[in-house]
Amino acid sequence: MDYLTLALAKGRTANNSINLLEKAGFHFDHFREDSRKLVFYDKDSLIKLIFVKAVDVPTYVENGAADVGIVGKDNIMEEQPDVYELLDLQFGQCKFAVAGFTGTGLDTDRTLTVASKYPAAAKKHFHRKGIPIDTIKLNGSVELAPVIGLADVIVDIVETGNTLRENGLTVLEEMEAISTRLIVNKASFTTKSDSVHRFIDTLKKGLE
Ligand SMILES: Nc1ncnc2c1ncn2[C@@H]1O[C@H](COP(=O)(O)OP(=O)(O)OP(=O)(O)O)[C@@H](O)[C@H]1O
Ligand SMILES: O=P(O)(O)OC[C@H]1O[C@H](OP(=O)(O)OP(=O)(O)O)[C@H](O)[C@@H]1O
Repeated sequence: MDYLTLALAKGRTANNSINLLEKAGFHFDHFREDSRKLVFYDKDSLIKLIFVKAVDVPTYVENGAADVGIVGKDNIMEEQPDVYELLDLQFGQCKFAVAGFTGTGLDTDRTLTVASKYPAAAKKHFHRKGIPIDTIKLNGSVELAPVIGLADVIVDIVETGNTLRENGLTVLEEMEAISTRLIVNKASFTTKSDSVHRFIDTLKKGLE
């Protein structure tokens, strides 16, 4: 039988993902957290694990380079991949929010400038509200944008709120709840149906 390829987001949620996989009973040969290796195998369960940047997981899964993926809802909302989203893995919990200086009006006649790592999600949110915006794509330290005068507001992830507070900013509007999800390539869902379902059922045991 073929291996099922699992694309797993590197970074902040990687430890939780690995813990969940191990709790579910998967064991990857030679896996070490500090390793620079990017591919690991569970030869008993026939899972090939590839570590990729979080933002790239939807691309790997949509194109079938990976059959399944573990990634944050933030990246799914931004990339809008044509995949099935089948499980909420209950970690990496945070929120998408519009943030800025207290009192910044969102319902204004002028076009707001919104800085974000997630410009597509930001556009979609403001479009739904009928508010025109310009977006500026940043790749990190987004909270700097209003402070330095690059943007009126930001759309970003908020967990504890510490980053906002320490930069004198506040949540102006909460958006969606974010957590880590399991996504599945649409073709693999059919052509590798047995392996995909076995993987999902085993993963669910790790969630119990
Ligand atoms: N403060 C946070 N609290 C909880 N979950 C978070 C937080 N920040 C990010 N996440 C979740 O963890 C995922 C990975 O975050 P991480 O910061 O490692 O990735 P990244 O944005 O690709 O990082 P970088 O670009 O700095 O490498 C995010 O996609 C999101 O789902
Ligand atoms: O509400 P908090 O608990 O402070 O968490 C929110 C922060 O976490 C993320 O940043 P990250 O640590 O990924 O750094 P980044 O600036 O490189 O995106 C996010 O972009 C916020 O800046």
